[in-house]
Amino acid sequence: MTLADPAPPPRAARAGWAMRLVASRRFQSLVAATPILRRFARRDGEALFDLVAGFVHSQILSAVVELRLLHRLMDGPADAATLAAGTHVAPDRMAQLCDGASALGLMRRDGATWRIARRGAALLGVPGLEAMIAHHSVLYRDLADPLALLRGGETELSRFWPYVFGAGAAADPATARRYSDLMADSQALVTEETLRRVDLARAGTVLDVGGGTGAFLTALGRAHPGPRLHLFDLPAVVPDARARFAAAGLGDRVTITPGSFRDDPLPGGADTITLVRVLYDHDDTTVLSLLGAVHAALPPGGRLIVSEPMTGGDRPSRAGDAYFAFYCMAMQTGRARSPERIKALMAQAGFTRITDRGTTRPFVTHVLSAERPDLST
Ligand SMILES: C[S@@+](CC[C@H](N)C(=O)[O-])C[C@H]1O[C@@H](n2cnc3c(N)ncnc32)[C@H](O)[C@@H]1O
Repeated sequence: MTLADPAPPPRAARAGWAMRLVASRRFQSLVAATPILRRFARRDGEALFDLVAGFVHSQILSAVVELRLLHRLMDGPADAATLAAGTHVAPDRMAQLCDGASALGLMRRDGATWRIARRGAALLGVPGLEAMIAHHSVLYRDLADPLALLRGGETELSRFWPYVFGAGAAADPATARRYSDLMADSQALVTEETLRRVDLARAGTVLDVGGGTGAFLTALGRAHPGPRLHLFDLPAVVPDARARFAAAGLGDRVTITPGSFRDDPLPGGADTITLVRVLYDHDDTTVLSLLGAVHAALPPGGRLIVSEPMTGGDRPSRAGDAYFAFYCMAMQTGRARSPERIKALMAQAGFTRITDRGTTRPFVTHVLSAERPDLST
């Protein structure tokens, strides 16, 4: 849509009377002039403006991260000239950037200087968040034409993560490493949330399929001394896992099997199999065949744990439906799914006792568990 091509009027006939009222300009003016209603109208107006301006907010965030301003403010307050030094940004523009970041709660203006704010400090404390924000430049370009994205045009993000097209495309170790590092950095919170929701302390052997360079198994091994650990991922990905396990002193508890779940059988011997941030990269056909392979690899009574960000299903959520779903759309190979949808796929693959373990941080992950039925009992 362009300015020369104005939007058609809202389809009032299809909306309920209350929505028709809210969409009316006269009603909005009336509300703005009425003392108590004015507060609600203002809150709605601000929320609407945040939607309108969201893309500017994320670019301010991107500039702040790229220039490492929050790190510099952790050393103490600084003025615009100090922050601008060496950045090729003029001090008055730096002041504007810092004011923008202050409005977003990342910094606080204090006269002619800026200091770190609680939200800015929290951002630095989230492992992998800065790397995630930096790589969003790719998704941002794909979203510049949202209709092209929705219509299925080629995306830059799908070329950024070529491994998802299949094991053959993941042969380049440099690409695999760039991707795996980003995943491993952001794994800490996912692991924390997952281990809070399922008790793996008494597992015999945990096989982590698509386990990347072993960040989840390393955290699991540190948290619980009992389980033996088994990693399965693509041949280009697993080499870095050995060093991670060795550094954590877990070398003698770990087995590593390189392979592709598209082409190779999953190794047997595990009583628990985890799929952490794996399903959303793949279409339903691949997911069903993977869940079938997991079912076949587990003994009767064996457990499947799925942990990944999910959509809200009938109640769409900001993290699931207005972020991860679009991220997956730009990846082009998979899709973010609701817990109900994943549970249905698990049931189709033969699992029972399918349980939603929930989440406290839906923007990090959501956990489900299921069992291969033990037909002898
Ligand atoms: C989104 S990453 C998640 C990595 C890790 N589980 C985590 O949460 O950090 C998906 C993982 O699945 C692996 N993967 C993708 N296709 C695969 C395949 N066909 N066989 C085995 N692993 C695969 C990728 O190499 C990658 O490590």
